[in-house]
Amino acid sequence: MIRKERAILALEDGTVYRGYAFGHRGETVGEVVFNTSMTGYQEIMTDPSYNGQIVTITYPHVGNYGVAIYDMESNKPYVRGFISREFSAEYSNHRAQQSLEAFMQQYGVVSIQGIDTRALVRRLRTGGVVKGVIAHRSFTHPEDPYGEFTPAEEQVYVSRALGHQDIDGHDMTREVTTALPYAFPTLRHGKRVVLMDFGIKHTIIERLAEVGIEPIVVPAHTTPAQIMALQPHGLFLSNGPGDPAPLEYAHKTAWELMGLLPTFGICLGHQILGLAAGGRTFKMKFGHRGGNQPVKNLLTGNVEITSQNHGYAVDIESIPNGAFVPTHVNLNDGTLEGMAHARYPVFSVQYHPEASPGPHDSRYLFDRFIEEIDAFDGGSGTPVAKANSGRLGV
Ligand SMILES: NC(=O)CC[C@H](N)C(=O)O
Repeated sequence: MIRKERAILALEDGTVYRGYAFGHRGETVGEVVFNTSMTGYQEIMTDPSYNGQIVTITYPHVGNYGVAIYDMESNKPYVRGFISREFSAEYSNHRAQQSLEAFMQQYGVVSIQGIDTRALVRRLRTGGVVKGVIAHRSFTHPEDPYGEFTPAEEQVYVSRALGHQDIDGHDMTREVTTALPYAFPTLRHGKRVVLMDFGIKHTIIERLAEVGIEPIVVPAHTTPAQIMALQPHGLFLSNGPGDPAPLEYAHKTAWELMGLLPTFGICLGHQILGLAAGGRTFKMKFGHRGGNQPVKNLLTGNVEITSQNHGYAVDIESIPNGAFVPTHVNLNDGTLEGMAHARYPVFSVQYHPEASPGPHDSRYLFDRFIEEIDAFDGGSGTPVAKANSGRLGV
């Protein structure tokens, strides 16, 4: 019989799931969320938007194609922990350099397997996301990693989950944004666009470069004056972790630049635009995370199957004076998935059109951005402050 090292997942509501240790041996705490993607575990782990969260993958078998350098969405995993019904110890893939467990051990990702992930997800869907702790028995009892935790020990982990700081109301972007600006010398022929990095994914930069954009990535705290000094043709507001409401510095920057540059926001960037315009965001019960979220494009009537990862949403009704109009809605729950400014070439989506991982239905948004940039400066290469009134007929 193979003896497996024990681990538990203890939730703040008192529920304890007993399973087996995987990845880096230790303890971890975070907000427990779930993602329904069937592939893309490496992209999910390295998406900085998951900073502070423990991710449950609903797909029951994870790791069998290993980890490849090409699939990094940032410089390291940002998930605080990973949960699956079963992790594969073996992998087989000509692109892979490493097993999932070796990757987790290299970067300190504490994980658990062998728990009933269907029961866990039902709990999160019913009661909403909760904080939780993954604890490996080998960490506290190296002499006997195969034994069970006692009920009293389990309660200590429940209390630790309960006492952990909520993600809500805190700036989670400062831990993930780039310290210094960077550009891509080889791409110096495109339209220069400043990418505000709140936790940007590499594939977004690639998709922007593909449509003829020269990306210049800047730290989240870059001021409007510093951005304009780079003489950009456009502005991009990235995805990122945590609650968008406390990021007041970012709302201010987006507000000051609104109308000066064609602007595209994805996910956290979309939420920042809503807040900049005076609107409100709210926390969803369990969010949208996965690769098959149906979204209706209100401008074309088309339905897109989208990749998503968010726990907050913009309340479009709260934006004063109809400054933004809805362009996309989620067909599962009717929440806002995209909007465009009524007068300026400023638009955003709550979902992830770069889709890494996910279906490619929404790539047209990158073409739309370069079209807005071309239309705005008329090919002169100089950003002009002008209100594009009458756009969208509003
Ligand atoms: N992917 C993202 O940018 C997520 C945005 C935000 N952190 C949310 O959860 O809603």
